[in-house]
Amino acid sequence: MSAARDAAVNGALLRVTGLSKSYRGPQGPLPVLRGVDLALAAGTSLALMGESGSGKSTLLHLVAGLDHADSGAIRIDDVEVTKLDDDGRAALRRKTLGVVFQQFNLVPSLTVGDNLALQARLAGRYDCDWRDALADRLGLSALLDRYPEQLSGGQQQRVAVGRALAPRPRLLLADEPTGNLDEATGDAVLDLLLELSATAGAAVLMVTHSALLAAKLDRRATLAGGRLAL
Ligand SMILES: Nc1ncnc2c1ncn2[C@@H]1O[C@H](COP(=O)(O)OP(=O)(O)OP(=O)(O)O)[C@@H](O)[C@H]1O
Repeated sequence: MSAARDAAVNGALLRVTGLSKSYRGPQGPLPVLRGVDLALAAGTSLALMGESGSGKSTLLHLVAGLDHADSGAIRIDDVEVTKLDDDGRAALRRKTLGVVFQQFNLVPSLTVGDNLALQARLAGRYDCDWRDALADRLGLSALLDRYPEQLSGGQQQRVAVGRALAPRPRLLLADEPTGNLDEATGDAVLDLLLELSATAGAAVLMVTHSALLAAKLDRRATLAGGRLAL
């Protein structure tokens, strides 16, 4: 590794080294990740691409601490995610990470306003002005008293983006966040996701199948054969 690249990796917000993961299949272990290395600097964005089944969601889930790796390391700031227990991982997700999935995962019994505030309240970082700014930029200010079922898909995903960014996470993990939306709506939601992540100072790691959407991020990397090519 060159000195410049070494320095960049050491200064990274997210550092993944030698990450491996197999699932148990009927014919024995199914290796999905075979030594993945990845570094992401604070405030930058990376699109994670690769064929269906190449392990993109698996990698994102491991970074989010939602599943356990077989070997390798994941560091976010100076926290070694792979060494945390379940409580530690939950605390990391609350304090440091924002997550947006293809399914909007809003709480149906809470209004848009309360959904927007939920993660920030759980993180102990609720900021009324920032929530209002997010609602305004996401075009949700007139919808704060509605419930998720009263919103369109695009509106629901904008709530999910605002909810994830309300605590000002260091790292936003997004798994095909616009996969459920039509092209024009998805494009607009992604533009907002990137703009507001930059405003919040959040780095973005996003899974997408779309080269057009991936082109909007700072860098692209492709998973193939269990390894990541940058
Ligand atoms: N819980 C599980 N148990 C067993 N196998 C799994 C499990 N989760 C994923 N897999 C398998 O691991 C491989 C990688 O799955 P993953 O969902 O990470 O791929 P992906 O690149 O995100 O795919 P897609 O683009 O289709 O969403 C696939 O072959 C999948 O069938």
